[in-house]
Amino acid sequence: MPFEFKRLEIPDVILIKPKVFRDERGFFMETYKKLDFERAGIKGEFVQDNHSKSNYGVLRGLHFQREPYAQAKIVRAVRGVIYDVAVDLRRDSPTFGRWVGAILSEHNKYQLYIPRGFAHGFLVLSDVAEVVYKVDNVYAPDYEGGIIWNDPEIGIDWPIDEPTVSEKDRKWPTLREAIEKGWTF
Ligand SMILES: Cc1cn([C@H]2C[C@H](O)[C@@H](COP(=O)(O)OP(=O)(O)O[C@H]3O[C@@H](C)C(=O)[C@@H](O)[C@H]3O)O2)c(=O)[nH]c1=O
Repeated sequence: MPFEFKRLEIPDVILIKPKVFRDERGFFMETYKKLDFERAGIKGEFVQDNHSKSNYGVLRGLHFQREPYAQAKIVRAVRGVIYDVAVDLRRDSPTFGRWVGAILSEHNKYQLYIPRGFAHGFLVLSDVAEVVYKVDNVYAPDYEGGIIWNDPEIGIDWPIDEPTVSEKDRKWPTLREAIEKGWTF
């Protein structure tokens, strides 16, 4: 099997470690294989690929799309190093409101699978990072949602205290405020 799949503390979030073939030319690896991923529990049909570049200290998140445009994501860093985080927003989940994080880098080549029903964000720990991710539903700006990155009740242990956050991302509510507004995830 060209991949190792490791379920994290929130077991529906899966860390994917590829088999990397190195030789004098460089390396080769498979990054996605529908059948192997499905056997590991990653069942979506991935219909869109995204690529972003960010500088050191940039934090993007915490984002999700509301139903019927919820998205599962498979995230990797093709350049640089990021701390990638998933927050469980599934109201009926025993881990509702909890988070998990993993370092994804051009060096470890790990990917993180984040199911639908989660908020996602990442923080750049290298000078520059380029992040590539597959999503299993199309972009739907009218269905965008977010939770503030430093929600004290979620308590994500971000490795940088004062990240650079977009104006839009500074305005998201806390999870508690989002629930009070009647948001569904
Ligand atoms: C996400 C997205 C954005 N865009 C456009 C909208 C906007 O003009 C520009 C930048 O969008 P944003 O500021 O939302 O980009 P960004 O902050 O990078 O948003 C992303 O953050 C990470 C953490 C995720 O999990 C993604 O799902 C997505 O929400 O790109 C698309 O055309 N398609 C897309 O799928």
